[in-house]
Amino acid sequence: MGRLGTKTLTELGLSPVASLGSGKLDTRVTGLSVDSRKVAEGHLFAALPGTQAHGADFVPAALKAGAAAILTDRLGAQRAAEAIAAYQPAVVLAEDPRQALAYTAALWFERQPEVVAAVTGTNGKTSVATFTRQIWTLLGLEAVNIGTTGVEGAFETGSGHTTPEPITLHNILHDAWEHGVTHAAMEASSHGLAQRRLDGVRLAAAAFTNFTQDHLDYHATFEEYFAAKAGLFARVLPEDGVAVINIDDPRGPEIEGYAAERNIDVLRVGRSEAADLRLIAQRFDATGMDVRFDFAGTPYQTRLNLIGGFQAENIMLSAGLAMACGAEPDRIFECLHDLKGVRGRMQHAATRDNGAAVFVDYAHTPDAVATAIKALRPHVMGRIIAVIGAGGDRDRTKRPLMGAAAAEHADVVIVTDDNPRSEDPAAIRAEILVACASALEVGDRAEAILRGVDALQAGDALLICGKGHETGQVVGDDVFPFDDVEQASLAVAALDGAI
Ligand SMILES: CC(=O)N[C@H]1[C@@H](OP(=O)(O)OP(=O)(O)OC[C@H]2O[C@@H](n3ccc(=O)[nH]c3=O)[C@H](O)[C@@H]2O)O[C@H](CO)[C@@H](O)[C@@H]1O[C@H](C)C(=O)N[C@@H](C)C(=O)N[C@H](CCC(=O)O)C(=O)O
Ligand SMILES: Nc1ncnc2c1ncn2[C@@H]1O[C@H](COP(=O)(O)OP(=O)(O)OP(=O)(O)O)[C@@H](O)[C@H]1O
Ligand SMILES: N[C@H](CCC[C@H](N)C(=O)O)C(=O)O
Ligand SMILES: [Mg+2]
Repeated sequence: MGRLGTKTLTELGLSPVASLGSGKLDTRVTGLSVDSRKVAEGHLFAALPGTQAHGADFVPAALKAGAAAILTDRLGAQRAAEAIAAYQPAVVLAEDPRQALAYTAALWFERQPEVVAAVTGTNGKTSVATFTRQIWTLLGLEAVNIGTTGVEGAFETGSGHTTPEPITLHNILHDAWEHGVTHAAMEASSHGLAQRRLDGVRLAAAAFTNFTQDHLDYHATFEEYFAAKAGLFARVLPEDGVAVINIDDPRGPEIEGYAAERNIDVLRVGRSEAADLRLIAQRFDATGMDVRFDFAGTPYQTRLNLIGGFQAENIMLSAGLAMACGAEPDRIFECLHDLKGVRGRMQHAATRDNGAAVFVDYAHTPDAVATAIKALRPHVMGRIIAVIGAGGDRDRTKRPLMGAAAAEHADVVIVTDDNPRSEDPAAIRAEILVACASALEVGDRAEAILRGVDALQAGDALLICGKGHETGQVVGDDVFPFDDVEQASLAVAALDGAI
């Protein structure tokens, strides 16, 4: 962070409290940290209230490491009073220190790509962000997508989180800008919105995909989870931005209401008559689909080499976002047939000698499991075999619902492990199996995939759900290399005699 020089608190939009610590307005800081273990000499340490602790408990460690200023809330200042009195740093108090940190990080890093769009919703964020980036790239623009799969496009790096915390996020946006990136599409996770991680980003547009159950381990209620997502439109998107909303989702009109309250322009997308960009028809075959849609009274038809009807919904939202950010509709529509599938989302992984295909998908919520299996159905004449599992240390209530979704929509279900983390894998599988008793239980994921591939007859398809682009299986504190696409290819090769 040193390469950005130093800045005074005033330059960072912060005013220290005169009666606390040094009270010095012109305190210069050399960088920002949210974790005491990363504080360097002269840093501003943001001591944030957390789920496990209050960052204030680490103020003594941060000051010992050389922090020159502390950003916290009233409670934090009280908890750290002794260390503040001893070290006399500048102390900035904020009612919402996470939001203050987001604004400060934006001022610290100064630059971001000229056009940034954000996508929220339970499912489809990575897909919409990636398709939007692909559209921009096909239009000749320097573009990236930022989210679960890292930073991809004209500038590439890891991101760690779906929505990185503000210091990392603004660092990425600055570096992307420095590499000449003018357009960025980012994911706004509910954690990210609840923790104000993207409040400092200047958005040109924001999209809403859909809303169903997930993350009830973090959000106290379903409504709290929705309120976090709605914050993108009720708070983060500026009034001159454009909201691009999937109007088919039952919560779409509510999101539109939040935008309307702030006089934000809305572009409605969906199959409903009310949509501005309207999906009219889809025709499926083994390798993709033809889609027909309408914009401003003109019908368009194009080929999408993608599996799954919902991909067309995601692509319509992406086209809407690109439009909302200023691209010419006709030019956007012309490039749709060149869009490539998103890694680990209905990705074709392998084909058996008998023609049966294997797909890898990131479905890890009840809705996504149902959607993914149903979406595969029109492309497949035979049976659908689904491999599912649920993550440990995550929303437990979704497990039986995922089992029920698989049992209802697939012909054969195999229940296996998906990142058990600190939990007992067999106990997780049991919670899924409650709702799909006739499923086959195979704990070892490689073996589950092998068994699924082995069961494939001509015309069947195997859908491996849950890990998508992931490259590891998290067991306890260990991460074992594991890639569903690779395992599918190995299984096909082993069974069909290629190796
Ligand atoms: C549950 C969650 O979102 N936690 C985030 C939250 O941490 P927390 O409130 O639990 O922190 P805490 O452990 O109580 O500690 C309080 C504060 O003390 C600080 N601390 C802690 C220990 C120490 O030695 N020194 C120190 O300074 C912490 O940095 C924190 O600021 O605030 C931290 C700092 O802003 C985040 O790094 C942290 O993200 C953690 C790493 C995380 O794993 N988050 C995941 C669940 C997440 O954000 N996922 C979403 C969604 C993914 C999806 O859609 O599926 C994502 O956007 O990636
Ligand atoms: N529009 C959609 N409607 C319903 N399900 C979808 C939709 N788009 C994607 N999915 C399902 O959700 C899974 C995850 O898709 P994607 O990664 O794009 O979503 P995400 O919102 O980024 O997820 P995460 O929050 O885990 O990062 C896909 O593999 C697919 O099964
Ligand atoms: N980013 C999400 C998706 C995880 C997908 C699944 N593979 C799991 O481990 O539950 C999470 O951490 O909840
Ligand atoms: Mg994602």
